[in-house]
Formats: sequence, structure tokens, C-alpha cells
Amino acid sequence: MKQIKQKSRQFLFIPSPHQRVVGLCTGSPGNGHSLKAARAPGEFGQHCQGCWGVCAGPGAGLDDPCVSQLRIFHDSTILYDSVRRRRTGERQWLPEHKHLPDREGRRAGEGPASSHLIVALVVLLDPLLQEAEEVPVEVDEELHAAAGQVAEQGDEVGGVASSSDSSELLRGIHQPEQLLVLVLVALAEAHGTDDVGHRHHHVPVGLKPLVLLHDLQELGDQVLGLLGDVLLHFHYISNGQSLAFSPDSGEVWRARRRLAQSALKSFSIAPSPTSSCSCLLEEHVSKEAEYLVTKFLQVMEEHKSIDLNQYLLVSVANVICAICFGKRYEHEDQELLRVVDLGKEFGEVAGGGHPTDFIPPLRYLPNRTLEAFKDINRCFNAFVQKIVQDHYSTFDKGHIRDITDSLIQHCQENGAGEDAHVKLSDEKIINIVNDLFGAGFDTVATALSWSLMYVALYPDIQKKIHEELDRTIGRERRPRLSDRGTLPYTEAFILEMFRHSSFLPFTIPHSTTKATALNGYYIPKDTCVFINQWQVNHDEALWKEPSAFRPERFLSASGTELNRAEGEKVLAFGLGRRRCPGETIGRWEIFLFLTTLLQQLHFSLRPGEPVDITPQYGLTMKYKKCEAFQIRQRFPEKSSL
Ligand code: HEM
Repeated sequence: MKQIKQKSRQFLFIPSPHQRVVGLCTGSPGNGHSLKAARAPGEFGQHCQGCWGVCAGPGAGLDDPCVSQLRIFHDSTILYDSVRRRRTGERQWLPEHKHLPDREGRRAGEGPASSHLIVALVVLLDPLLQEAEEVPVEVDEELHAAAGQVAEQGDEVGGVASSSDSSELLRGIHQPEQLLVLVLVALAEAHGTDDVGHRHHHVPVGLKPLVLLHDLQELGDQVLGLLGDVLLHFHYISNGQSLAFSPDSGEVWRARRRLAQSALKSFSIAPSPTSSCSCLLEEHVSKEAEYLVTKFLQVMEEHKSIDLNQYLLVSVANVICAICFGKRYEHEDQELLRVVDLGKEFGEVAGGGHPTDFIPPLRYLPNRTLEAFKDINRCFNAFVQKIVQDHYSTFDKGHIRDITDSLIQHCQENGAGEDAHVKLSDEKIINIVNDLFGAGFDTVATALSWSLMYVALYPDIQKKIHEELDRTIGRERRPRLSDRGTLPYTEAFILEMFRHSSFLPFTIPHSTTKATALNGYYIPKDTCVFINQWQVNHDEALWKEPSAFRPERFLSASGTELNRAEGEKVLAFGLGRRRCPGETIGRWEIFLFLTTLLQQLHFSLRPGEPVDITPQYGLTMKYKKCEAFQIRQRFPEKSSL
């Protein structure tokens, strides 16, 4: 068995491309969280992914650090306003957030004093944080004690932190990242007491689940919009025209989403006119998977080891390129490799959060992360727009080649069809392809990357998949999508991969579009809500030994059938009306890539080499670069198709 390095009792910062500290992530979600480990047990709840934002999932009590950090987000707009107003005597600062009174009629600006201090501190420290690098920081007792003092002192200061208060607190702290830990722990500390912030004052503190699974569905269906208007960096995605990252809701969003779904359907699950494959998706994936088999073996032969991820990314990107642009790239193509890299950088920034999201006035200061993020989006848009322009110049309405063509056709027909009454600009229509392309490769490639890591880590599980493939499909033909339903163990393995890795720990940030009450909790309008998928997938009330990797949990007692009800408990594609529209395609791709690779190849890790599978935080979580993979062909000669 390989040694798996695990981090605990650590805080990890999430670096942006410019190494700016933009958020906080607590160790590995899979092995006990540092915040939990670093605190008295039970003090903050047991299940925490530890990212900024609201976490709403069973077991996520309001005393959970996620929720405390949510309050940085939710209250800081108000609190910063309050700090500023006291200084300048002005009243108006930010839009309506502060005007919604809570149930007890309180308005914004009445939050706990400690939060004022924290917000002031964060503002003060921003320049320092710019220079910080990803450094794991041990949070020792001393730092905790200091954090406690910060919280207390904040309350004593009476609401406004002066620079002398801050400099007092800064004494003895040498690293900026230590300081942010201090600030965040302090905030958690402050909220961990019975003073939970004016907005949530009436909410009982305890380990009680905040929202149950079916309620989340209800919440998703009823009130969830997107927080694009608040999360500043979302404005720069697709020139503010993104489907996934824009605040559009209602008819415009619905019409665009329908367009996306119908275009996806037409160019993936529609029959293939030119091959014996059951559909276009099967044709594209089979071709790419077959290419991967050859490529993996060739790289192994030449270098004796391989880092799988780049190859997986390019192959999966090629599938979505085929669907969106009718185009395939070579694995060495520099343009595509740059776009694939952009995807990674995008995930780091978009997933990491940003101080400007917590403290909007920071947007007026020079901001390298934001500039880098704008650049990422500019390059990505330029790549897609060039292809779109080529499509315009060769467009033939009698021969619709791919999703881009079908969207152009929709523009030219002036939005005819089901949503004809909704006026969409050409830009809003065409930019749908950015979303589909952007969302369609990193997610699937990350799922495949985790799958191959798990089979390499658990040889017995890999053996069972191999046996099932040999027994059911044999070696003479390649897997097909129609084999789904005949390979219960393999499908159980995929479900367990989704559950255990929970590589998309949170959904895209949403906000409540109106105040709502859910499960006895009052959630005000404009509250940022994240669905904490990781937590749902690791809830001890839902799963026996959630940290164990065991595909069998998804099989019937006899072990011969998939337990579908159990499978439906896994949360990977979000919930409600903003649920992922690429779910079917994503699941099918993963099944076909994986079965094609595993039918022919055996994956292992170089013996004696430590492998670190601690997830790195981002929009999708990945393990660190691993070059210890070993691949061999399972049977000596490639069987004929
Ligand atoms: C393993 C594969 C995938 C996973 C785990 C995944 C997961 C997700 C999640 C969690 C969301 C956010 C849902 C929410 O905020 O409530 C999402 C949104 C989205 N996904 Fe996926 N996804 C995958 C593959 C795909 C593919 C292949 C496509 C397109 C070809 C796609 C297109 C989208 C789009 C357009 C949205 C935004 C939807 C909206 O805002 O209305 N996804 N996905």
C-alpha cells in the first residue's frame, strides 16, 4: 500500500495566478479538517469544507466555520459600510443589502463589533496579502489564543478599529498569511460565541442541520439566482454574458439555458450519420479514448512514467471542441494547450474567492488578481471568438455543423421557437458556446483523473473492474454507451469516485432572490448560498464510514445490481433549476472513457514513492501533480475492433 501524505492541523491558502492569498481552505476535506482538528472537538461542528461562503447542507450547523466565514461575506458589505459611515458621516454606500431588516426589525450596521475590527484589519492587510505565497501554516495554541483576544478586543473597541488597535494585534505576527488566519479564526471565534451577527441573531446556534437535502431542492427551485452581481470577478467572464456566472434569472436565463440544452442534445446524443456509433458523443469519446490508450503506452515506453492529467484534459477538451466547434486538436497544439491552462487558472481564481467579494470598495484599488483574471477571460474569449468568426464566414444554413452553427442559426432566425417572446441579443446567444466549452472539459477531465488515481491506489478495486469488463464485454470489442446498466461494479465505482472526491465541493455561488424561510431558518434576500456538496457526500448520517473508498456501498446486498436510490444521494451536479445541464453528457463521457481505458490498460503507482492526494482547492479540486503513474497494457496485443 502506498504511503499517502495527508495534511492535518494546517491551513492552506488558495493562491491565485499571482500567488495572492484569496481565501482559506482547511487541509484535506477527506481526512478531518484542520479547523475542526485545531479546535476543541465539537466547538464548530463536525463537517466543514472550510471555504469562504455559506455552506448549506445537512449537518452544516450554523456554528460551522463555513458559516462564520459566510458572515465575512454577508456582513462585511454592511460592516464595511458601517465602519466607513462612522468615519465619513455618509449614509449611502452599497445597494439594498443593508436595507432588509431581519425578523427582529434590525437593520444593517448593527453587527458585532469584532467584525468591524476584522473588516478593518483585512482592509489594512490587503497590500501585505498581495505578496503572500501558498504556505501551510500550523495553527498552534498560541495563535488560537491570539485569535480569541482579537475577537474579545474587537468587542471592547466598540466597533471601529483604529490603526493602533491593529498594530497592537500585529505584534508578534511575522507572516501575512498567519495574519489572515488570525483574522479569519478571530471572526469564527467571534461568531462562535452567542453573538452571531445581527442578520442571523435569531437563528439558533447548534449542530442541527441547516438545510436538508430535499429542502435544498426546494430552495434551488424557488429562489436561487446567481450572485454574479456581487461577486465582482464574475463580471469579467464572457464579457459579463456568461450563462453560468451571470446574475440573469427569470426569462432571459431560462431561454438561454433551454438553448444550451437543446444545442447540447443535438450535437451529442443525436445519432452519428457517419459511423456505427450509437450517437455523436460515443463517436467522439471512443476516438479520443482510443487515442489516449496509444498515447499513454507511448509516453510510458519513452519516459517510464507519466503525468496523466495533461493528456486527459486535451482529450476531453477535444470531445467538447468536436461538439461545440466541429474541430479536433493535436495533443501538442500550443493554442489548445494554452486554453487548457487558462481553464486551470480560471478555476483557481473563480473557486478561490477574493477579498473584493467580501469588501467591495477594494475594487477601486490596484488589483493584480483581478487584472490577471481579466486577462484569463480575455484570452479565453479571444480563442472562442476567433472560432465563432470563422463559423460566421463559412456558415451555411443548410448544413449546421456544430453547436456554434446552431447558435448562429438561432441569431439569424431572430430567436424563433419556444422562447420567441424573449429578446436575446446575438451576443447572449453566441456566448452560450463559451459556457458549454468552458464547463465541459475541466470537470470531466478532473473526474477521470480522480478515477485513475483511485484505481491505482486500490488494486483490488481495479481488479474487480477488470474482471467485470472481461466478463461482460470481453476483449474483442470496445465498450459502448449501451453497456451502461450491464457493469454495476464499474458504475458503483464511478459513483464512489464522485462521492469520495467531491471534487466540485461547492456549487457555483448563488444568492437568494427573495427572503425565504427554510426548515425553520430565515434566509434573507441576497444571501450568498453555496450548496456544500462535499458535506452532503460525507455526512455520517447519510453514509457509513464516509471517509472509506468503497464502491460496494452502491451495490445491492447480493452485489450484482446497482442500488440506484443510494446513487441518487451523491451530490455532484448541483440541485434545483441551476443544476448542471451537462450532467448526462458528463456521466456518459466518464463511463466511456474509463471503460475504454480500463479494458486495455492497468494503472499503478511506482512502488515506494509517496503520493499526495490532498485536494488542492479550486473550482474543481485536484490532487497535486503526480508523475508516479505506471501503465501497462493488459493483454499483449491490441485486439481488433
Ligand atoms: C463530471 C462532469 C460535471 C460536473 C461534476 C458538473 C457539475 C456542475 C455543477 C456542480 C454546476 C453548478 C450547479 C449549481 O450551481 O447549482 C454546473 C453548472 C453548469 N454546468 Fe456542469 N458539470 C459537469 C459537466 C458539464 C458539461 C460536460 C457541461 C457542458 C457541456 C456542463 C455545463 C454546465 C453549465 C452550462 C452550467 C451552468 C448552468 C446554469 O447556470 O444554469 N457541465 N455543473
